[in-house]
This record gives sequence, structure tokens and C-alpha cells, in this order.
Amino acid sequence: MQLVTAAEMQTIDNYTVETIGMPQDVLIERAAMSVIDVIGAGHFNLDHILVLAGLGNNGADGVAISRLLYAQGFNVSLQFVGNVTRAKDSVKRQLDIIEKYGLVRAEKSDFNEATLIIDAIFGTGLNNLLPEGLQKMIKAANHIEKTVIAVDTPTGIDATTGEVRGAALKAHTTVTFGYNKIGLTQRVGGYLSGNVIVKDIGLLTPQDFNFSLPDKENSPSVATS
Ligand SMILES: NC(=O)C1=CN([C@@H]2O[C@H](COP(=O)(O)OP(=O)(O)OC[C@H]3O[C@@H](n4cnc5c(N)ncnc54)[C@H](O)[C@@H]3O)[C@@H](O)[C@H]2O)[C@@H](O)CC1
Ligand SMILES: [K+]
Repeated sequence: MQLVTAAEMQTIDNYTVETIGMPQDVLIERAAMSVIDVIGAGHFNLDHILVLAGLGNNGADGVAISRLLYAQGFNVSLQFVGNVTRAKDSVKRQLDIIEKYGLVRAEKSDFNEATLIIDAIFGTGLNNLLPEGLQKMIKAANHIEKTVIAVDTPTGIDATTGEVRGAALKAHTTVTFGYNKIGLTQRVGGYLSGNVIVKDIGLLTPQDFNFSLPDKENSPSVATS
């Protein structure tokens, strides 16, 4: 299976949106629908689903997931991590939509009440240590051992190296888009990602794309002595 770095994934995302012309909101909707598929196919307790959303495209996926769940009649709470006035436009567009669906954001959620947590705080865009307040929140969430489905990557895991950026939200399952990420297969990142499911969301890879890690399944085997 082909593995990619976070930077490679971002290049493929950008190519699909900017060169091919696939609208970003279509990719976000497909990403969200693929997570809904996994939620529906698993044996998760869906009594109270808490979606934690960040301010980037990973958060936009989270808002779309909460809308799809809400529209199906599930008891869902959407809580933002960070100040939404600083959110990317993709998130703001999703927020405009959910308002019309009647889904109201939660100001503060009690993690103890959640039977399933959807982690859409940070994805491949994470590039530094998590803010301290978020590290604290994640450590508290890990402590109560809730079932977590991570959207694209578990928050706090560096998608390229698998290192923990201060703290990482331990996932039962990670639904990752396009290709699996190197960091979800090695070191602590592999353990914290749980079961990794790769979903096609319609991303297109340039034909001459040079992956930094060759696809083992496609590489000629090397004789060793
Ligand atoms: N680019 C696209 O078109 C698509 C992206 N998708 C989703 O978007 C994610 C990537 O989105 P983004 O690139 O917006 O990044 P993220 O949503 O992972 O992160 C949001 C932003 O947070 C900031 N940030 C990074 N590290 C930080 C830190 N330590 N503390 C505080 N702020 C920090 C950065 O400005 C980053 O862009 C993917 O993981 C995937 O879930 C999917 O929706 C498919 C389409
Ligand atoms: K995430």
C-alpha cells in the first residue's frame, strides 16, 4: 500500500482542487460521508456522539460529519476547539450550512456523556506542538478511555513521522483519506491510530508524482544475502 507524508498529501489535495478543479467542499463532503460509512459499519455505541472540530479543513470535515449525523436523527454535539472567528473559510461555509439545518454548536461538552467521540481537531496540517490547553484536554479525554474515531489522523500525531506533538488523542479507528500516512504506521503513531481505514474521496494524483517512499507492493523485490 502506498504511504505518503503530510506534505505529499497536501500537494495531492491542492492539485485536485486547484489544477483539476474539484471543489474543496465536494472533497469535504466525501470525506465526511466516508466517516459516516465507517461509523455505520462498526459496532459503536451511537447514543451520544461528540464531534470535536478544529479551525482548518479537518474541522470542516468534522462539521460536515456532525450535520450528516444530525440529519439522520442522531444525538450529536458539535464542539469547537479554538476560536471560530479564526477558522478557515471552509469551516465558515460549513457553519453557515449547519445553522440552516438547525444544528447548534455546543459551548462546552461533558466528555463523560459521550458514547463516541469524533476527532476532527487537527489533521495533516499539524506542524508544531499542540497548544497547551488542548494537550490538557486530550490527556483528560484519554484518561476516561472513550471510543474515538479519528478523522484523517489522530490529533497530535505528526502524520509524517508518527511522533506525538505534546499529546495525542488515542483512536479506536482512524479513517484516513486518499492514502495512508507514514506516521500512522510507525512508532507511537501506529499504536495511537488504532484500526486505520483508507477511504477514496476522489483525490487525483499527478501522473509523474514522485512519492518519497516507494510502494513496497509495486517495487521489485531486492535479493539479500
Ligand atoms: N485540502 C483539502 O482540500 C482537503 C483536506 N481535507 C482535510 O483537511 C485536513 C488538512 O487541513 P488543513 O491543512 O486545513 O490543516 P488542519 O485542519 O490539520 O489544521 C488546521 C490549521 O491549524 C494550524 N496549525 C498547525 N499546527 C498547529 C499547532 N500546533 N497549533 C495551532 N495551530 C496549528 C495550521 O494553520 C493548519 O492549517 C486533512 O487532514 C483532511 O482531514 C479533506 O477534507 C479533503 C480535502
Ligand atoms: K483528526
